[in-house]
Amino acid sequence: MSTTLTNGHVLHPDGSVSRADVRFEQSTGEIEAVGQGLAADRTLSAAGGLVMPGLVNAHTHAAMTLLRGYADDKPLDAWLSEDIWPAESALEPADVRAGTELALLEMIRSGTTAFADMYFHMDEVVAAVERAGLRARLAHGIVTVGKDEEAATADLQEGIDFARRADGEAKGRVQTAISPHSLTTVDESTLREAIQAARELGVPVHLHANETTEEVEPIVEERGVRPLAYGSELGLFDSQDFFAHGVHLDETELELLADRQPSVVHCPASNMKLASGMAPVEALLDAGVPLALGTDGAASNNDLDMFDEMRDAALLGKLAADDASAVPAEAVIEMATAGGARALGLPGGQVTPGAAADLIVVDFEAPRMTPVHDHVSHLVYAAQGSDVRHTIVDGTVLMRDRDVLPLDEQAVRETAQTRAERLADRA
Ligand SMILES: N[C@@H](CCSC[C@H]1O[C@@H](n2cnc3c(=O)[nH]cnc32)[C@H](O)[C@@H]1O)C(=O)O
Ligand SMILES: [Zn+2]
Repeated sequence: MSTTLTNGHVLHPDGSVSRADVRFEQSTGEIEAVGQGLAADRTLSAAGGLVMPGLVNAHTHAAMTLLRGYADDKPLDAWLSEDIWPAESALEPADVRAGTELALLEMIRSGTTAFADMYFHMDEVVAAVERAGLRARLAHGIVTVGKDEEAATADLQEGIDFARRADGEAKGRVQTAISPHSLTTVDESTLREAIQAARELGVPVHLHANETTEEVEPIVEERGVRPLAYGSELGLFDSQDFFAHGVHLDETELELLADRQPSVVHCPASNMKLASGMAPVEALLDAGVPLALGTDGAASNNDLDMFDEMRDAALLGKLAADDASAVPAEAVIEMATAGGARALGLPGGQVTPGAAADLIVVDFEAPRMTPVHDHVSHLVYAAQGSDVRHTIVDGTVLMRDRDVLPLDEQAVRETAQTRAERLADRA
């Protein structure tokens, strides 16, 4: 069945906006045509709105929605070791299912069509993605610090087994990655084995790197090299790999990234909330490093709204560069759409015939969005997730006129609330 999004404006791959219809086909999951007066089996109104690529949340821990507001106002190391890791050790598979469904509901509502997740009990995440209809690059997060050898080996093995068994699930909408948590929370030999497994399976490596100075300094002290040089020696940072943060980078690391071309996933809200620092986004753009955008988990953000994230990226980027012209709106939209699809190695990110029909329609009718001088400006500086009217993934409508079709919204919220309360009691 074909559907035409009618009477709206369209954001084109070159960043220009014009009035046009967009026709997509459910059976192929592709955009068929972009133009005037397109006929189709059915129509969906985009009047007063803008058709654009769905947003890509390139780094999150979806089920951490259950820990939203559980522990705030602490730096990364204390937040993880005193609050988050103890709570996570009490997580049950059904908690991950409930937290992930809540996350997917929030994503569909706020226009995110694809995401990368690193967490545990990942089969629950696959099941949630299958049901909700999004696209995802999923991995079991591997940690060895604080574990005996047997537990560390088991965690590595689960990372590898999951990457093998889940790749291609949900009619190909789920693909996998290998996720050593970071260069300091995973020991060297486990890192080597994880990277080798990723190469054998042909999946990317997704990790955290250079997030805080507390994480950079021990590597420099122990090994005499910067973290990214250490990772590179181990075989990391191929062009299909991606890592979150990249807050603390020196000149040699910028060069390494420009040369090797992995994607860096900027997470501005998490970096501000945990006071991790300001990523040199303008310098990364100037160096031609592929960039994407992520919310990180909901416990360090505290929402999964990629419109918020775009605004934060632009504003923090200007502050970091001490230059109001740095990190302009067009660059941020590119990071949140095509850049995210590139980072995750998933289809989508462009409104053009033959591309995946991963589309959203954003309303421009709110007082906050009036008048419209420039659609691109509003997307970054004025819009919110609640301005999204329709969400489409792989040619299937997941939200029509703000009605989320694959999930029972009230049931998802109630289950998440109950599960979160019980988790907090156990932790
Ligand atoms: N199998 C691992 C789980 C790793 S999942 C990924 C982890 O990243 C954690 N996390 C969330 N946000 C951040 C961040 O900003 N930096 C580093 N870790 C984070 C998250 O809480 C989760 O524990 C284990 O046994 O501990
Ligand atoms: Zn993270």
